[in-house]
Amino acid sequence: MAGIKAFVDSCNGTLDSVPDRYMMPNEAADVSRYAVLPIVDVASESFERDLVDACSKYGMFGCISCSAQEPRHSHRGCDEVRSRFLQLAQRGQDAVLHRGDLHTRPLLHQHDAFEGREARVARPPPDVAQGRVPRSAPLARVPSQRDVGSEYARNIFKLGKRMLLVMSEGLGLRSNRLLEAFEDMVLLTRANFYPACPNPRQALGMEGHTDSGGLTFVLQDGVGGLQLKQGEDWYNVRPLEGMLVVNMGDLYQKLSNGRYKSILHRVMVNSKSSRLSVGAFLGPSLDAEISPIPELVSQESPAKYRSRTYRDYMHEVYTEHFSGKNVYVA
Ligand SMILES: O=C(O)CCC(=O)C(=O)O
Ligand SMILES: [Fe+2]
Repeated sequence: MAGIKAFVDSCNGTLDSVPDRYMMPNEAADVSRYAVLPIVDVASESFERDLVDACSKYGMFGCISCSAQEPRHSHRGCDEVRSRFLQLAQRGQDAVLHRGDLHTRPLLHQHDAFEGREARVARPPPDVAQGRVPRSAPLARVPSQRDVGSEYARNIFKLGKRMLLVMSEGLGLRSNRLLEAFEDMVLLTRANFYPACPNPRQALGMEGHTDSGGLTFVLQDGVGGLQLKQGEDWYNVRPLEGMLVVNMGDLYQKLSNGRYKSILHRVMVNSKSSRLSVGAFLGPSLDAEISPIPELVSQESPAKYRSRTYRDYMHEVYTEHFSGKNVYVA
């Protein structure tokens, strides 16, 4: 099935209403509040403290790098990945992974997604296991030159691993505990292309959801549309040049027995311009067993989540429960 971009292109500018299958009425299309997003600077002295704070209290934060020597070090490769994905989007529908198919839902989100090749890292190398942090842990399978955004993927891997060491300590665990929790970590990049929409009140770029995996790094253009939910209200996430939006998936909420929070977010479309975002999802392999880390479970703090494989969890999310918050206290 051709995607939404191919469909919009085929209308040659005559599309003046939302087709039925994309119709997702939303009452709050014109939210004008902006979220106060915590900013974590990877080059700052307070990086560790700020990161743990953001993971425990917010579940989403802006990530920047203000190092004088190496500005935007961890964001290197962003421009490349953005333009490569845009070329893919322009070229047509053969790379389109259709959200409607993915979630086996009758209604379609108003965006197309393009997936980059998975990159993988095996168990942490011995020096990490012994508590020493290597400058850069080797990747078990480095994405090839042809892969979309390979430099970007490598940078995100490094950044993600550095964050996991800090996040472990933030839970009072050994620094390598979260990295050790899985045999394998997998990074999947996915670009989302959201065409301009004739009536933004009748469609959603992406429905409200929490990410199922570990850490998500979102690179977005200047258009905006990402929103997060705090309490009962939705807030816009302001797109800032050089800032990655990082959000916690359900995985670390479960592993941390609820101390780190995943966050509900969605994407609005607008009538003026299309939008491109690239998500890099750092998560476990499908066979990984997901359950609260035993050290964090006690009589005072019993396990809030039942154990199951990541495959089973994803199956539940995509088939039965894909609506709203998908963390179950079960
Ligand atoms: O497009 C965005 O800004 C967010 C995309 C997203 O939430 C996702 O791919 O899970
Ligand atoms: Fe998401």
